[in-house]
Amino acid sequence: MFIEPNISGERRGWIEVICGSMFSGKTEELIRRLKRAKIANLKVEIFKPAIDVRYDETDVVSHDSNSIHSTPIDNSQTILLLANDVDIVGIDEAQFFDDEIINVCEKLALKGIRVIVAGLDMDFKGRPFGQMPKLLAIADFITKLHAICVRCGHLANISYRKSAEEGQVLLGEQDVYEPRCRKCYNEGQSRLVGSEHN
Ligand SMILES: Nc1ncnc2c1ncn2[C@@H]1O[C@H](COP(=O)(O)OP(=O)(O)O)[C@@H](O)[C@H]1O
Ligand SMILES: Cc1cn([C@H]2C[C@H](O)[C@@H](COP(=O)(O)O)O2)c(=O)[nH]c1=O
Ligand SMILES: [Zn+2]
Repeated sequence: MFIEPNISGERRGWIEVICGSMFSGKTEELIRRLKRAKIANLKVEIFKPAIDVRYDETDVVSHDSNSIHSTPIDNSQTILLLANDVDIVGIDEAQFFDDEIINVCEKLALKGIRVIVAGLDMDFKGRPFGQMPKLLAIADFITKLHAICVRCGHLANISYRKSAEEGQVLLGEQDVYEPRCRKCYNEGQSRLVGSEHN
């Protein structure tokens, strides 16, 4: 699928987006693609939002402890300054980036760079998260991954928040979130609504 097209010597870039719920394997898939590119001697730069220091200050780390070195940044435009002379740019936790991430990805792709973005498509309420809907719209290739529902074992498409915290951004792991299928998610939500009326 991701073969470098090289028609008449002209390098073309493109945008790949990997999305899904928490624990669906987005970071593992991002790391897998980037490590393969490194094996092919391609120059790779990886960025993550500076707020995401869950496992490591700098590295991108999956829930299964796979990791790759990255640069934490506060502002998506920084990517344009730091991604000089690279073949591939990887971006993790894209849902946390500012609105400019769209233009940044477009500019990189226009420069001939392969851009691989991973992020949550939905927040804990099932709302589209940050700039992810727009990234999915401009993507050339989309991969939607699923975790396993911790309640019933079916495919999970959403991250259920176990705490009563209402803010959209709340960093956490299994302590705060569990991946659930649509049915188990809805049962959990109904229980919450029910308890509000009691
Ligand atoms: N319920 C679950 N379903 C699938 N994988 C899970 C689950 N709970 C823990 N994991 C672990 O999470 C890993 C995926 O981690 P990661 O790539 O960091 O996911 P994401 O970036 O989508 O949150 C899996 O390989 C597995 O080891
Ligand atoms: C659903 C949801 C998640 N978050 C946070 C929780 C984690 O710190 C990250 C997602 O990490 P992952 O690599 O996809 O496992 O996002 C949040 O802030 N708000 C939410 O609604
Ligand atoms: Zn379920």
